[in-house]
Amino acid sequence: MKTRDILVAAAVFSALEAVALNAFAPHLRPTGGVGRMLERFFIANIILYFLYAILIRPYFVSPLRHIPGPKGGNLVFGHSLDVRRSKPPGDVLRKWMEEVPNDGLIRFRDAFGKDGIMPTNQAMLKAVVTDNNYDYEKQPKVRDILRTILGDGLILVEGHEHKFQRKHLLPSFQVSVIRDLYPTFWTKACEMTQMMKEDAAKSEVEFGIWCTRVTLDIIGIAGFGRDFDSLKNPDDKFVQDYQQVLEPHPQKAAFFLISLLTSPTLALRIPFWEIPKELKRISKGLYDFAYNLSKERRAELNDSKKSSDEKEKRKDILSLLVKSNDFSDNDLAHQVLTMMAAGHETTSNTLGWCAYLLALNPEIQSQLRDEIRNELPSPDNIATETISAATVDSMPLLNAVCNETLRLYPVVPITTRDVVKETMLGPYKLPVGTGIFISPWAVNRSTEIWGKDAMDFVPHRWIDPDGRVNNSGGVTSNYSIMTFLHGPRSCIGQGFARSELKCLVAALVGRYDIKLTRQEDTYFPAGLITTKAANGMWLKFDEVTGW
Ligand code: HEM
Repeated sequence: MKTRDILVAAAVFSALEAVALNAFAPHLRPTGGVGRMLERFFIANIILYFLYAILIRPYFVSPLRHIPGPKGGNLVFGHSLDVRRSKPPGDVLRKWMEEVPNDGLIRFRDAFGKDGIMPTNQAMLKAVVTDNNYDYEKQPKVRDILRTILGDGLILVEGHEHKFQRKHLLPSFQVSVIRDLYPTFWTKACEMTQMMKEDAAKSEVEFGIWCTRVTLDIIGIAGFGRDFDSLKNPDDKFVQDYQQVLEPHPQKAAFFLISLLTSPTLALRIPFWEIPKELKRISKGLYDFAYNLSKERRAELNDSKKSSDEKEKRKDILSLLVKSNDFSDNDLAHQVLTMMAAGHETTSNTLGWCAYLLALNPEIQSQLRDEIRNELPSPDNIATETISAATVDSMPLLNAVCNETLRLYPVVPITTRDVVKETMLGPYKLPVGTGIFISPWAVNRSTEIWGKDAMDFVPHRWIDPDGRVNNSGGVTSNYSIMTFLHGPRSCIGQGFARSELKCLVAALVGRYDIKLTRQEDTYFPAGLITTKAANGMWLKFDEVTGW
């Protein structure tokens, strides 16, 4: 039940109880008038509701109480603290998947007695994310918090608005559009490897910074036709603000938690705290930037002085959206914000994990380097030679390494939904308000699905015995890998991200030998919505000449 509904119900019951008391037992009326009486009933009703929600409903009333789940849990917060404090995020859910015998669903107690359901097999995952997708929505509070940075674009809208936006955005992500972007991905990847040469002399480098810069530049060009040039201008205010807002920090986690427990509007008004102030400032700056960019692009594409050839050349996502005439400048600004946030930090962190996994597996790294050097031109020849999608997509080990990284390190380790319309999931009727936890981290690492080596880096599972690329990883169902989800709310940028990642890994590994510089257990993911290396991605890069 929503907080507002609880308060309204408690108020209505208080009024009815007051009327009943007045009518049937006036001698029991407390002194202090009607106000005092209502106040007492109201507090008593709230307490009774919480006692019911925490002590009775989950154990004796919930229609989902027979679904197997983990033992223990806090009386008030249920298992929610375990889930939210899990290190790495999603790992507690993975352990439950391994340890709790189940038929495709696991139930646990979320905070204040709310049911939390985790689908664990392909049929249940498919039912949630594909078949009955619109019976589930992201929690309004989570959406409100994210809206500050992501805008009101595709990720956060629901229902009809989502269907409309998705339909009109899809053409910008079709295969032919992505294929044309490979040279852009490659150019920026080569620029990064060139710029890193100075760093290669250092004993270790925080590679995450390079990943963020290169992916920000790529989404700038491919997404909006604007080169942020953050590889060359890392001190740019816009670039710095963006990096700052996405950087995990305990105070930001606290802000997120307070927003969830109260409301984001309230949390943003907390006085004497820098975090809400900074968030508001950055969010306004980002919106202004996105709005002006959208307006300028529309003006440019409507400018009769510009030749149709010039307009035709503009193939970035924003220009395609302007040309479609389906969005106002304000709508476009929200889509720009969404694409910018969803479209760079995710790929950036995946690139970091790929470098880490290759550093851990030097033999595979060296085989991959051979494949890259055999198939692709050196980044030093960028002025004269580029690459093609056909070549990159047919390189077995490159594709396998990227697929295996995406399996082991899904940068969205958990995503949650609430049931908004009573719906069937397997044999169970889920009441409105039931929480759903989909965990790409848990599914992608499940030994039941992936076998005994589920937790190991085994790129060869993505290569067929005849040496060709396969995109199944040797398992039978799409729902065995949930990195980009599936269905109507799957990642629209999946093709973009995969292609970008391959180009970046190719240029990087072709040019550098990558080594770990710290204890293996210091590298682990952390973060609230998307994850990145908790202590930074510290690596050593040695230039490998002769390419
Ligand atoms: C490795 C990189 C990426 C990963 C792992 C990833 C993962 C995901 C996941 C799991 C979702 C679903 C989130 C949810 O519903 O809770 C999602 C949605 C989305 N992603 Fe990605 N993403 C990546 C890259 C990108 C890129 C490059 C773009 C854009 C250029 C993008 C744009 C979006 C958008 C717009 C949505 C919302 C789709 C919808 O709700 O219809 N993502 N992504």
